[in-house]
Amino acid sequence: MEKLGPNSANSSPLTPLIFLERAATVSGDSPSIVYNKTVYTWAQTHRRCLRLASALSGHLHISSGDVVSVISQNTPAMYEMHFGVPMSGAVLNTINVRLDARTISALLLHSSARVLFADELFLPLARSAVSVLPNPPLLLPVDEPSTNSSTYNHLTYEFLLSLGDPDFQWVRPATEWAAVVLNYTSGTTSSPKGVVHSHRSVFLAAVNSLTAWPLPLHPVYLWTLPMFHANGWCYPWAVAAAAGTNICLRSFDGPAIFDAIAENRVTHLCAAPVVLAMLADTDRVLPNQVQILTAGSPPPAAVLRRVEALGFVVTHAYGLTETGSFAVSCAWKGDEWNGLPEAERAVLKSRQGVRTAVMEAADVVDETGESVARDGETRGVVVLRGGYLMMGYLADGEATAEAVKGGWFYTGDVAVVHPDGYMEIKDRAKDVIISGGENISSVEVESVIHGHPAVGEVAVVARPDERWGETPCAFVKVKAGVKGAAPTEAELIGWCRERMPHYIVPKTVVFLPELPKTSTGKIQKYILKNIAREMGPAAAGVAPVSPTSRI
Ligand SMILES: Nc1ncnc2c1ncn2[C@@H]1O[C@H](COP(=O)(O)OP(=O)(O)OP(=O)(O)O)[C@@H](O)[C@H]1O
Repeated sequence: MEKLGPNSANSSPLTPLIFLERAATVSGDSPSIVYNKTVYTWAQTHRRCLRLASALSGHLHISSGDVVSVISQNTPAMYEMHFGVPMSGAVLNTINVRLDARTISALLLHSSARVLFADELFLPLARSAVSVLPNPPLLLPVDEPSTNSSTYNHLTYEFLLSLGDPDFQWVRPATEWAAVVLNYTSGTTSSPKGVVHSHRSVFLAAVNSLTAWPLPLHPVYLWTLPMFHANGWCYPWAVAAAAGTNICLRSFDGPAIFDAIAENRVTHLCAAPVVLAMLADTDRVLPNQVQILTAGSPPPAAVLRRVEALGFVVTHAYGLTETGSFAVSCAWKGDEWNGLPEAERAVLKSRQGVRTAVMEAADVVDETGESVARDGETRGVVVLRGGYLMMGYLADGEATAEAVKGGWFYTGDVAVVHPDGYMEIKDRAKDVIISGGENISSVEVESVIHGHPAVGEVAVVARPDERWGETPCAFVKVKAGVKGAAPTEAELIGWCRERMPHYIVPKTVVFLPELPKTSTGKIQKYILKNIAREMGPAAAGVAPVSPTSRI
């Protein structure tokens, strides 16, 4: 048997691009994308992607390894680029539309992008970003399709497509380790890092996205998660593999999501917890059952409970830009857990869970690298190992070496493992509050405050403290439409004192009309930390009870 192994038939490079042609063959006449009044079929999407790949290589002379960037919301063109750009051999780099021109310039410079596609809404931003670059990428506006090709009087996305060959022989990767996407992290804790994934890792991540939150054949998938964020957790490719329908929206709020569900009979959607909070705040009736996958930040149990009460079925998962798809999920033990009271089910579901079937290993380790005790209390760092982890950070060997060591990828997230083997994230290492020498989990404090009926959003960060070094400071957005007087600082502190050890009770509560967020709805705690720091040290007079006298 030792003579057997890879051969010319069994070792073609893994790539997610092969899903498209199959969808066009199997479901050529079925809708691939619905966007306002525009509907494409899989046969049309296939041809448009081949045209894009052909025009990029034939007309713009893009070759393997070149970076092609795009700044756009969830439009058909954005979806097509997930296939068409790498089918030319290029590396797709999606850029967050909420970044400012200076940051976009820095990313374009860092990635050496050759082309920048900019949706017409973001053209002024893109122009200003490229204007300061010594070797700017070619800037191409992404316009809406037109039936009259004479309207294309300058090089635009649609004009470029009209030049391309729909029978183009797309550029297959020479190796599955060839780069396919470059994604910058959210910049929640520091400057964004350029994460590079290979065809192999995205193929595996897409298979993971298909199986760990099972997508049946022909799902109707609503895009609320931006594709520019970690390629929408690899769902552009996964939905093609399932020959589903992509419902594209540029922007939305709670009622708009309900409208889109009703109009299109949506079956699946991915959403950050902040979107769940939006849904929980509406008083609409769900017309049909919808599966939601939530990840990106810890979903408070109170929000999970409210959303499930509306009829949504929520799966909770955990991942990073570095994993493409999610790596860990709260695999639901139906028979065992379905009969539990609603509140208990929500608490179980707010745990991040166990590795998915495609991720090889996930653990929580202490500073010596040993697994922490499975006691639900001992904290350590989440580490991951598996085929869909990134290749590394672009041009940042130091950060890559810091993150990947000893056979593990170090996530920087702090967690415990419960006796049943399910992990629960307590914080990001950078967000842990150290008060009087004790570590306080900001996530734990947030989940209690979230239970208050008037609280819409909350984030807890460290505020310098004269006596304890740091104490928790809560930033709260009051829920829209709350009846009666808004809660006061004293009321929320009292709420916490009844429900948590006194030393972790926030000493300060600040009410804000909005909490600062990244484009994916993550609260930017570093901004709040700066505000808390500028507030100066909390006075020693009203010190919380010391950790040694917990209640
Ligand atoms: N289900 C979840 N529960 C708790 N935290 C989560 C969950 N899913 C993701 N996260 C958080 O999101 C992080 C990954 O986010 P992402 O890759 O978008 O970049 P970022 O870490 O927010 O940005 P940066 O690394 O630039 O600060 C994880 O490390 C974790 O802290």
